[in-house]
Amino acid sequence: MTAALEVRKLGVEFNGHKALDDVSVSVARGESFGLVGESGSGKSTLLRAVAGLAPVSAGTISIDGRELRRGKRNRAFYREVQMVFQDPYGSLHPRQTIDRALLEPLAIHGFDNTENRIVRALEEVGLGKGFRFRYPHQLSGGQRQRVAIARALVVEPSIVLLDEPTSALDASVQAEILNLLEQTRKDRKLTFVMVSHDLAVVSHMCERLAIMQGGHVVETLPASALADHKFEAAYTKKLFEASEGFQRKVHTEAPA
Ligand SMILES: Nc1ncnc2c1ncn2[C@@H]1O[C@H](COP(=O)(O)OP(=O)(O)OP(=O)(O)O)[C@@H](O)[C@H]1O
Repeated sequence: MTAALEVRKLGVEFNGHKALDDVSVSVARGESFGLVGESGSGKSTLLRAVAGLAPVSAGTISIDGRELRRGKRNRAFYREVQMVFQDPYGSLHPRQTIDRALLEPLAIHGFDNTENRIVRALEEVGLGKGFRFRYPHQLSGGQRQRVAIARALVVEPSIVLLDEPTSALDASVQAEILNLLEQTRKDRKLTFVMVSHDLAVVSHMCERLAIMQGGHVVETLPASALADHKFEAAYTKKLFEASEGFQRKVHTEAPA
């Protein structure tokens, strides 16, 4: 079957520094795929390269079997592929109401019936009509991230690229947003590619993951393999043990 996203032998260079080198990943339609690895390993760069926001120096990227040309993406691409970033405040214009923020992508892509679509989009992410004419600064971090998700989903994409979508939120809100994402993925049969430095989040949300280090994919494995300790790369073992150790520490040190 044709992959929803196929990255082959991808290279990205910033002033001679190889941020990605010979990276290949294949994500099936409807799959939830995670990218994990230490800071600077190239996770965000890979997502940004797919979105046309990083300088690709080698390799190819295909969506549904269609190879993308290097450089800026066209409108049709953004109809199909949307992105949700870590900082929802940064991705929402401070002087635009939520209504405007949702109307803009609908207008760009020529959708009709915008009024209904905006109300439905807000409902889908658990925000009522009352939020429609508020400004971003009148929302909490979690509510802003709900708007960012609504903004991505309102144009009915089939692939959503998520760059640390919950790492700016506190733990309880983080869980709510992850549940919302999981629900929308199921309801809309979306394909997710999610970056996180948090192995627990990725193995909970994703069916398969790629472990990245120093601009390379060191291993691709099903999330279940992590729970069963079935990894091959020494680096994956190290990452897993560090994450387990961290969780144990948090558990034992947390106040009763
Ligand atoms: N715009 C840029 N200009 C120059 N170098 C960059 C740029 N973006 C990323 N890099 C470099 O590319 C490498 C990979 O960065 P990237 O942000 O993809 O890592 P990451 O795995 O997402 O890290 P983190 O978890 O800290 O976000 C790093 O060495 C980084 O310094």
